[in-house]
Amino acid sequence: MTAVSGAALLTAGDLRKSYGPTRALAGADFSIAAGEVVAVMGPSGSGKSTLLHCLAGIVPPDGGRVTYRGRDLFALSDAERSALRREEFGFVFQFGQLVPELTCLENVALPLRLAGLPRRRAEARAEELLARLEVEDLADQRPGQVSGGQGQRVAVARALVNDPRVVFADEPTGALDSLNGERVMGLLVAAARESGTAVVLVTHETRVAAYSDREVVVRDGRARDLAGAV
Ligand SMILES: Nc1ncnc2c1ncn2[C@@H]1O[C@H](COP(=O)(O)OP(=O)(O)OP(=O)(O)O)[C@@H](O)[C@H]1O
Repeated sequence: MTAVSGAALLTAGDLRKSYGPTRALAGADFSIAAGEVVAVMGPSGSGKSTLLHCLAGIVPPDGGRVTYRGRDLFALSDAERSALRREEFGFVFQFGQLVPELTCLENVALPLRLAGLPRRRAEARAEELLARLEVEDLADQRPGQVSGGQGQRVAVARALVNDPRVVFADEPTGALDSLNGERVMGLLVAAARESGTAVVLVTHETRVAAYSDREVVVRDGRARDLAGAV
């Protein structure tokens, strides 16, 4: 149903995925353009996270195709797909998943260190991102010493540090109160817009979805564009 527009950065067509007898995706289509923020909504168990994991190249679908910048994501080798995820995608999950032994600065610098950047350059860039997310004074703290909202802002900084083309956020504010949730969303969307990053945002909260350009509703493993393409 979803036509693949020429401007699309990432598209999925007729995605199918089952876990044993459970059908998580039953022919889902999806498309996102560069710089676009799309909220993926829908009831619990409808297939939102599975869709996000397929789009991000983490979970292979049983059928259908994910195309990223003209390339079939699952036709790449595992090594190529991992490299692409590391270099071009960023991830934020419900519970920041920061490394507890590292400081906030080291956590944000980690993707750059893994990509081979020298420590000084990686940490200088990480400092910029911490400042953009308004948590620069937490640089030397460890994740266990900061609040949930602060930790999520550090996680957003880490997701953006490698200047990804797409950020995948799965319920990034799900563990926060609404004030902190809005703060994190506002900062995530502002930072993404500034750098032209596309954001795939899974959420069940309409207040969070209000930050998006477009909403897609997943129901029974199928995705439907709420308002048509922008
Ligand atoms: N690894 C897995 N093993 C078995 N079943 C799974 C697995 N992952 C998802 N499922 C099932 O697939 C269906 C879709 O799950 P998914 O997590 O994609 O939904 P969701 O819309 O993100 O749900 P929620 O909003 O509750 O997080 C559900 O019935 C779920 O139980």
